[in-house]
Amino acid sequence: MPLPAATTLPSDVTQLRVGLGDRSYDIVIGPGLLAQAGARIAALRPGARVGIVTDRNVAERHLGTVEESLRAAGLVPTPVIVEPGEKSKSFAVLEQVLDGLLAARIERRDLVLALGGGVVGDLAGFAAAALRRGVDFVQVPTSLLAQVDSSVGGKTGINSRHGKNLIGAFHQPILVLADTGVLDTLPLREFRSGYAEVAKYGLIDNAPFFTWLERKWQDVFGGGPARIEAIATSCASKAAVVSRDEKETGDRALLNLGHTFGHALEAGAGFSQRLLHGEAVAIGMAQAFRFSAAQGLCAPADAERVAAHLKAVGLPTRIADIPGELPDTDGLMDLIAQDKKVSRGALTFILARGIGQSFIARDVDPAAVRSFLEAERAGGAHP
Ligand SMILES: NC(=O)c1ccc[n+]([C@@H]2O[C@H](COP(=O)([O-])OP(=O)(O)OC[C@H]3O[C@@H](n4cnc5c(N)ncnc54)[C@H](O)[C@@H]3O)[C@@H](O)[C@H]2O)c1
Ligand SMILES: O=C(O)C(=O)C[C@@H](O)[C@H](O)[C@H](O)COP(=O)(O)O
Ligand SMILES: [Zn+2]
Repeated sequence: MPLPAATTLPSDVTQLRVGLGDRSYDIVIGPGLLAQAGARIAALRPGARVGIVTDRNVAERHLGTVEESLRAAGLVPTPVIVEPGEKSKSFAVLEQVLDGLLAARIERRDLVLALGGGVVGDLAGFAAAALRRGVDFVQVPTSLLAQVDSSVGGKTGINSRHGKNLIGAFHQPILVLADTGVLDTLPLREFRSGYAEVAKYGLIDNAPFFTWLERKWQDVFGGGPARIEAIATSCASKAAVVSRDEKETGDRALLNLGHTFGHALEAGAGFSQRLLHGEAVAIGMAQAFRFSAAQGLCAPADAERVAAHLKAVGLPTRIADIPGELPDTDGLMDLIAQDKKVSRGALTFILARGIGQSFIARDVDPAAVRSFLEAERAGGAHP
């Protein structure tokens, strides 16, 4: 896919643009950006009040720098702090966030700033979409996952007892500031989880990037230029797809590789610390490749190569890697039936003809999915 040209500015900062007409916005990537947040945001909304939605872990480490930077630029910050973790993508916490933003008198010309991982980004973005029928928001992603995926593209929302991300809105940010320095405080398990979404871009349509990751993943984990390159390549891929297909009427669905199985497993594990989103996506991608191989669509060797790389970085690749109980196969099929790609009851999966050759498969036979899941649960007769 053609990628937007990345501009590398003198100070190690890479800038990309998500082209969406008068709702276009910049993604700025590099170290030290938290301290520049005030100046960069004030250039867009001088004097604004800024409701900073963040979680307790991120607040302890990084909120002070952001507040100081906003105040120095003449902005007026008010923090709204939620508990860390997927369970915060709920009606109860959404209500708490909206109350906090209203109490801070965030008005239509003001801003919501999401400071945190994908949970905070999805929650704060949805709150911004609903508050006073829509206020602007800025994404300041602090996890690898949020920097490479969730902060870009405007999907916002919360979970339901019926499944993952089932309530939400498309609401694009006006700016994304990805400070790569803050990843130094991210726990390793969370970094790995985000890495699954990085590998996803290679598996979708960029085989050379996947090969590069196979060689360079240790450098990406270690920090430095390889990490920034991986983040910028991921954002460029996502920006290109979102610019073409903002509301997922076509090929944006490719970004859902691994998510049909993955979301069902996440919901099945109760949106808990037993299974992080990126871990679920890693299992889901390995399954999408194994299912493709079982259907004769892709070479079993490609499915093995995908699983081998994910395992090498320490990610799970099988249902058996998830600790604790899960719903039975019928239960998982019920969760899959709530996937947002389902149309008039027909299942859609992202399958693959090989690494970097993913495609949208509509009307996938539920009986084939069911027997595949049975085999997977029994230990897997597949590669
Ligand atoms: N909207 C989208 O397009 C999109 C894309 C991918 C994923 N998502 C969503 O993103 C969520 C997962 O995001 P996530 O993996 O960032 O999880 P998360 O938001 O729960 O963050 C991971 C953990 O790391 C902590 N943390 C974050 N940044 C930190 C830092 N710099 N230092 C120390 N701790 C830090 C958080 O407090 C949390 O405990 C899921 O809900 C998923 O559905 C959305
Ligand atoms: O941005 C997208 O489009 C994606 O599918 C990115 C996914 O990584 C992300 O997890 C997204 O939230 C899933 O979307 P959903 O529509 O399946 O809930
Ligand atoms: Zn995802």
